[in-house]
Amino acid sequence: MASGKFITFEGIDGAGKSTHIPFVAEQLRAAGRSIVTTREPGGTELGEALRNLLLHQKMHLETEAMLMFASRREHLAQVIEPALARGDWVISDRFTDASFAYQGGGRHLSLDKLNRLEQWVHPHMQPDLTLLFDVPLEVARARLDAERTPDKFEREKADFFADTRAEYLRRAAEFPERFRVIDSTRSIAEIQLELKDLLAVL
Ligand SMILES: Nc1ncnc2c1ncn2[C@@H]1O[C@H](COP(=O)(O)OP(=O)(O)O)[C@@H](O)[C@H]1O
Ligand SMILES: Cc1cn([C@H]2C[C@H](O)[C@@H](COP(=O)(O)OP(=O)(O)O)O2)c(=O)[nH]c1=O
Repeated sequence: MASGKFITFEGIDGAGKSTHIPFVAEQLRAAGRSIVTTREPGGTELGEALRNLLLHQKMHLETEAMLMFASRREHLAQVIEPALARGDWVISDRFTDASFAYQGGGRHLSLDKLNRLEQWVHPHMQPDLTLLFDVPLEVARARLDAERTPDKFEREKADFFADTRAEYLRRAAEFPERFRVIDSTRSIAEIQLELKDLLAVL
C-alpha cells in the first residue's frame, strides 16, 4: 500500500514556523510529491470550530487538552490518515507535540494524562519528521508584537512560553530520530538553506 510521509512544524508563537510551510511544500512539490498542508487545532470543519473556541474562550485546562485531542481525532480520520494512505505527504502546522509543550509545559497538565490521551487518539502513529523552530522568547515576542492582535495563548506571560519552549526542547532530546531543531533566530533565507538540505535526504 502507498504510504506518504507526515511532517509536523512546531515552535512557540512567533518562532516563524508558519512562514516556512509554503516553502517546504513547494520544495517537495518540485520533487514530485503530492502535498497536503493543514493545521492544528483545525484542519477539518469541526476542528476549525473547535479552534475558534480554543483560541478565544476561557475553559478548564483539562477541557482544553481534551478538545485539542478531539480536534486531532477528527483531523486524523478525515485528513491525515486518508492522505497518507493515498501516498500523499502531509505537512501539519502543529500536532501532538504542541499539546505536550503548551498544555503540559506551559500550563503544567500532567504528562501522564497527555500520554494517555495520545495513546487513545493515535497509539501507533508519530510524525516521520518534526521541525522545531526554536527562538528565545524575546525574539518571538518582538516578531508577534510587530504583526498581529494576540489570541488567548499569545497573551500568556513570559514564564508560560519559557516552560512551553523547554518542553519542546525536552521532547526533541527524547525523540531525536524524528525531531530536527532549527535555530530560527537566523534570517529566513539562511533557514531555507538548512531546510533544503534536510528535505534532500528525506
Ligand atoms: N527568520 C525570521 N526573521 C525575521 N522575521 C521572521 C522570521 N521568520 C518569521 N518572521 C516573521 O515573524 C512573524 C511570525 O512568524 P510566523 O511564521 O507567523 O510565526 P509562527 O507561525 O511560528 O507563530 C511574521 O511577521 C514573520 O514574517
Ligand atoms: C495544536 C495545539 C495548539 N496549541 C496552541 C498553540 C498556539 O498558541 C495556538 C494556535 O496555534 P497556531 O496555529 O500556531 O497559531 P497562529 O497561527 O496564531 O500562530 O494553539 C495548543 O495549546 N495545544 C495544541 O495541541
